[in-house]
Amino acid sequence: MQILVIGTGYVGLVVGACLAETGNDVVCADIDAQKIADLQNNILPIYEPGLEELVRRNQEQGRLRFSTDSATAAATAEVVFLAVGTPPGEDGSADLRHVLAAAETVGKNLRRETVVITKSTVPVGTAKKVSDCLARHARVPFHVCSNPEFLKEGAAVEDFMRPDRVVLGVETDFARSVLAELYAPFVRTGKPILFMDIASAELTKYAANAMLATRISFMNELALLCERVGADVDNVRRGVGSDARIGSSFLFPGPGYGGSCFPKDVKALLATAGDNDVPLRVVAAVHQANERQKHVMYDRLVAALDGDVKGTRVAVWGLAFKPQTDDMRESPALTLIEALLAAGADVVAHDPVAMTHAQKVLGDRITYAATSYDAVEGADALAVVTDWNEYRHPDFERVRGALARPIVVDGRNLYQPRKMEALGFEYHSIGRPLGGRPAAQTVA
Ligand SMILES: NC(=O)c1ccc[n+]([C@@H]2O[C@H](COP(=O)([O-])OP(=O)(O)OC[C@H]3O[C@@H](n4cnc5c(N)ncnc54)[C@H](O)[C@@H]3O)[C@@H](O)[C@H]2O)c1
Ligand SMILES: O=c1ccn([C@@H]2O[C@H](COP(=O)(O)OP(=O)(O)O[C@H]3O[C@H](CO)[C@@H](O)[C@H](O)[C@H]3O)[C@@H](O)[C@H]2O)c(=O)[nH]1
Repeated sequence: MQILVIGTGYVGLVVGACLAETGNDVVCADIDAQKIADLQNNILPIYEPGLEELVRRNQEQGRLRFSTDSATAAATAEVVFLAVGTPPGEDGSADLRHVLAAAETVGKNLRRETVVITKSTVPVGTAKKVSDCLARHARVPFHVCSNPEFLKEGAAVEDFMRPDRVVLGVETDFARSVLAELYAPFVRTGKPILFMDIASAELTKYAANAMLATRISFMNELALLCERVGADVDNVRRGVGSDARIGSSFLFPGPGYGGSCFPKDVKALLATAGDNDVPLRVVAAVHQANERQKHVMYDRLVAALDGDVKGTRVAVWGLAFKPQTDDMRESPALTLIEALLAAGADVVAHDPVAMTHAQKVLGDRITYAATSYDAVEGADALAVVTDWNEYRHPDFERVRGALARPIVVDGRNLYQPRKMEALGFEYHSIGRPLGGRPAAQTVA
């Protein structure tokens, strides 16, 4: 099939590359000329495992092209994906400016019957707005559909190639048969394609993210309670997660959820709820709990450093919002680092892949260490923010020897409290009191 993907970011690039991999003829378009020029030379704007090989192979074999000219590609496309950003507006609602700008370009240039898909995460009612926009300009039939994307960064290619399900909001048989054919290679193991009405498809995306964020906020709050009552959140997590009705994923407490999706989508869902006078009290609490959780590591560091971090040097392991990505959007590391800098601490950070992106946000206000061991040299405390594999089994003797004070605040519960204590560390984690002592933290 002839496919146009508009917006070549995390989602658009993965969608385009994976659809080319299954034999389609794909154009990935973007308004960012530098990004397109780089991609034409197989230079990727993001780190995503497996994506570079996919882009290179499909580009070399002529199935994948990159262009700034979505207008020309729209004229020949049978399927158009709108995969541009939907950042939060001032009130938290999704800003549809980019989606509607892309829709206008498509509408003005369609020359054949085309299926136009909102791939971006968009509030209920957006397909109607896209349809109205197309109708104002198009002179050929078109079919607007909603096809929310559920990939996770760091596992994006794998998630797109082997989805748990494909959600398709369609209203015409034409669109249904085109999309069933397009997605058939990705559901060969029997995973479902869920056809539904468009409003339900649009809402499903927000419901899924809000549900996952709820699990995380629930466990983060429970972790604080564990500390007060002398329970271990790891045991509680395993205990509840092994109930098949609950399941074990997305129950890991941490420094608060981040990334470009959960924080934004929870707020956008609340905005939709507000617009429709349906209070989503649970979802509102999920957001509030997360805002608070993002300060837990800072509070813990302050307490461990005798109540004041001014003049101290803090090593931070992990800058990206999760492992296997260089995405810094809404990373809990940023909240921690900003708080430390505001309180007069020096920060020396390490991340296996995100330091270039981090530098664009934090500039030279912090020091970037070439290795994780360089970061801890002479530091008064180590804060572990991202659960990269390489931080899971460090040479603890070397870390302790390098630190000026052997304080470790572990926001991801990577290490065993008793082992850390035996190694001579003052160790704080999330929801796991040490030897019966309450963790050094304050609960607001
Ligand atoms: N990042 C994820 O993991 C993820 C997963 C599922 C869904 N989503 C959703 O997908 C959408 C895209 O997210 P992303 O992370 O890929 O964003 P992104 O910011 O990485 O990429 C968006 C791209 O769209 C381009 N763009 C903006 N306006 C354009 C226009 N008129 N024409 C052509 N290109 C244009 C931008 O230059 C940018 O390169 C969002 O709605 C997001 O919520 C993201
Ligand atoms: O048990 C857990 C699981 C995750 N997280 C945090 O939650 C955030 C989001 O993680 P994850 O969901 O793995 O990454 P994303 O790439 O943001 O993916 C989410 O957001 C995407 C964009 O909408 C969706 O497509 C995905 O299905 C959804 O998982 C990160 O800060 C994680 O550290 C936890 O704190 N505990």
